[in-house]
Amino acid sequence: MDKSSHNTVNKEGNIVDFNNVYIRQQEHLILQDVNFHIKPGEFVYLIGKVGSGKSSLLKTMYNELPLQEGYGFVAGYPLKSLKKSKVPFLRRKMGIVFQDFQLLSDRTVYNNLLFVLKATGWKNKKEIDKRIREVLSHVDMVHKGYKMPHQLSGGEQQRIGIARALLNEPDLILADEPTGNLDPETSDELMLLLKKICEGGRTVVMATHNYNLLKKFPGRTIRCEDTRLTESKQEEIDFDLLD
Ligand SMILES: Nc1ncnc2c1ncn2[C@@H]1O[C@H](COP(=O)(O)OP(=O)(O)OP(=O)(O)O)[C@@H](O)[C@H]1O
Repeated sequence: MDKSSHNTVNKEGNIVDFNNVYIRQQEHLILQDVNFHIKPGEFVYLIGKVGSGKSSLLKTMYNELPLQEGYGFVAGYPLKSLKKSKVPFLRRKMGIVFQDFQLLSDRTVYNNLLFVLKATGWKNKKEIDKRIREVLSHVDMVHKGYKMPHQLSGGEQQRIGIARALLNEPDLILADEPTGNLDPETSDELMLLLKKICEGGRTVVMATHNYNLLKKFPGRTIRCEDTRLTESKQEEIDFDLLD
């Protein structure tokens, strides 16, 4: 298990723990009475129709959407009344992967990664260089550091997105539709990479619409529907009715 997991779980042993949480966007209730618990090392899918609240739930987990009601705990931090000054520490415990990659288009892959390390307090040039090489190697992109993002395919850009998420050795990876812009074959490769990262001891929570992936790579599945979360057993999911 990850070396720092002892202080990223709560006393129930959960790395993510939500009890009786209510999530709103503006005045609109998006999810109510949210209860779920994730242990370190789990791979969890978050599914549900467009607008059902998957992104809102992930945003609550990384405190983009501040928790207003209920108990929320993520990677060592209780979310309720989390001070602004503590948010960067919460974010360092997690890596976030986006559907649209969100790489900085005006600099190379290497400099994209350098930017994040510098912003999170890394100073030693040798250590920075070593870490960048390590994460690039982890996603099989070690020779692509000099490329500009637009010179890479979508799948390659998402690999860099994952490398960036891994920079600070997070305990938790949150991925919001990470395969949303990728073709099926590239999506499968990305899934294998995320599974490998999970097998290495990290926890992965992934929102997806891609039910083919779920069939191919079964896993624990939590569904957002009609403002509520339900845990779905793989064999109980009616894939035809989902979208
Ligand atoms: N910034 C915002 N302000 C107001 N309403 C919002 C905001 N962001 C999302 N919503 C609304 O909240 C609801 C849930 O959106 P959310 O993005 O969480 O759903 P989702 O399940 O992730 O959908 P998708 O699959 O399209 O990403 C939607 O009705 C959406 O219109």
